[in-house]
Amino acid sequence: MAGVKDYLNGKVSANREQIEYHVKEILKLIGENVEREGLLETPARVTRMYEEIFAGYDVDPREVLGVTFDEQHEELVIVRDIVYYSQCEHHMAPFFGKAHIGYIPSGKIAGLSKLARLVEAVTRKLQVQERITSQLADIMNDALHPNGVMVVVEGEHLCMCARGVKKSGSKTVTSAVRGEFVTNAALRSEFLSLLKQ
Ligand SMILES: Nc1nc2c(ncn2[C@@H]2O[C@H](COP(=O)(O)OP(=O)(O)OP(=O)(O)O)[C@@H](O)[C@H]2O)c(=O)[nH]1
Ligand SMILES: [Zn+2]
Repeated sequence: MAGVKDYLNGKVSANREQIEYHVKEILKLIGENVEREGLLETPARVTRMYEEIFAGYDVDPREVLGVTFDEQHEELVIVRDIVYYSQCEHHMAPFFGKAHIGYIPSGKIAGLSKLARLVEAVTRKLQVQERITSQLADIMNDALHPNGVMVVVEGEHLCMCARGVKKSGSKTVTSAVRGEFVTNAALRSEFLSLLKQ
């Protein structure tokens, strides 16, 4: 998986000074003393954190699946339990969980790590869970032209636990299907049962 060095020179890095300045201003506005020792480095730390959690702005997720292999395997392939961390676009609060991607190739397969990289590319930005789910399905569909794609994403949203309705432990599950999965209920069930193993 990408290391922090991969995030340098991205959009956050290019705007580092400005971001640090505005983080400091927010600290002042919430009533903090920005001169106290514990906070001196905080604007710079927050900016470095943004380089990681917003690294997706610097990646074209479609390019992630640029390398594929010709292979006549036309059975279900699933990469499950791909852990992701994203930020909800309504509150800029983290949400996180696991993404599961399944597809039935039609002459082309993707490197397995590329599916995990694809999840990184679409989640490391401000998002909603539904859009993550449909983007994963659409990008897989466009890049591999498979017989079918199914994506399930599970997420726990801090904006629902730490604030607002305060329902910790609730999970949101979203799914998207393309191709054969749309019409074939048995295939959807096979995918879901393989997620439970
Ligand atoms: N559909 C969807 N909603 C999300 C996601 N992340 C956060 N939200 C919701 O975005 C909504 C924003 O609603 P608003 O009424 O504008 O904001 P709010 O007053 O802070 O809402 P509460 O969270 O209910 O206090 C909330 O219901 C959140 O739960 C997501 O990934 N998908
Ligand atoms: Zn939210």
